[in-house]
Amino acid sequence: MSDTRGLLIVLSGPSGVGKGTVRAAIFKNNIYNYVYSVSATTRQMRPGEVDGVDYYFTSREEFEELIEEDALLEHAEYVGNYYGTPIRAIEDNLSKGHDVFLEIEVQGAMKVRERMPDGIFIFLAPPNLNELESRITGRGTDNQEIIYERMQKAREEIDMMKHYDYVVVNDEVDCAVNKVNGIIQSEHLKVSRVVDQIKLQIHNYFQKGE
Ligand SMILES: Nc1ncnc2c1ncn2[C@@H]1O[C@H](COP(=O)(O)OP(=O)(O)OP(=O)(O)O)[C@@H](O)[C@H]1O
Ligand SMILES: Nc1nc2c(ncn2[C@@H]2O[C@H](COP(=O)(O)O)[C@@H](O)[C@H]2O)c(=O)[nH]1
Repeated sequence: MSDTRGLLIVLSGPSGVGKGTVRAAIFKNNIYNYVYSVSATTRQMRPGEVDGVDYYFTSREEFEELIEEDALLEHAEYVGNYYGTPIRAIEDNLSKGHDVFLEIEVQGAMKVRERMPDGIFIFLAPPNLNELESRITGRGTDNQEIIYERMQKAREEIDMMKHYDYVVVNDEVDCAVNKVNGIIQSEHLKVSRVVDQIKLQIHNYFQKGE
């Protein structure tokens, strides 16, 4: 077990805002060695996606077993499919001192906030709703009906922004990446976190001498 517990980072926001794009750019270099939390989902795999890397693709029955076994930190039903965050890898990595990065939708983020209030909750916002719609449409993964549902949902999700710690407007990917990294690194420097680490080190030092 490391002296310093890692930080739980939750990047969330409406569908199509660019969470996956920003997360991929952060993990391309991964200069801060974040660990990505791979979610489970019942949705169909998209071309180019890899099981166990992008998601753990499961059947509805398998997903319901995960819920029964309490294996998920949170789960949500989103546009007809289940999505959920496996808890075990999160606990293992945080206790080893790794920062764990979750990219999830808003309902799930609010459940994580209840269970792990020490997490850092970052809302990725679109520059405007027309741009959001053209990003969802331009991605070419959803039909008109799903795009409509995702836009309806976006309205409610943007209203939840007030429950987050930070908001980053994803106008330009590199700029959003720098802001997200800046938030996380600043969180590491918070006096409250440093004080806890120093107290723990002092405690460990004097325990060794006893
Ligand atoms: N800053 C940006 N400027 C222009 N286009 C962007 C930007 N960020 C992302 N995009 C584009 O917007 C589309 C949606 O991005 P992405 O799939 O990353 O969104 P998402 O929030 O992860 O969506 P979902 O929640 O549905 O998985 C993609 O085609 C992506 O290339
Ligand atoms: N509550 C959760 N939401 C999740 C999780 N993993 C991904 N997501 C979010 O679902 C939507 C749709 O994703 P897509 O891949 O079908 O476009 C998106 O907002 C993801 O961020 C999770 O474990 N829990």
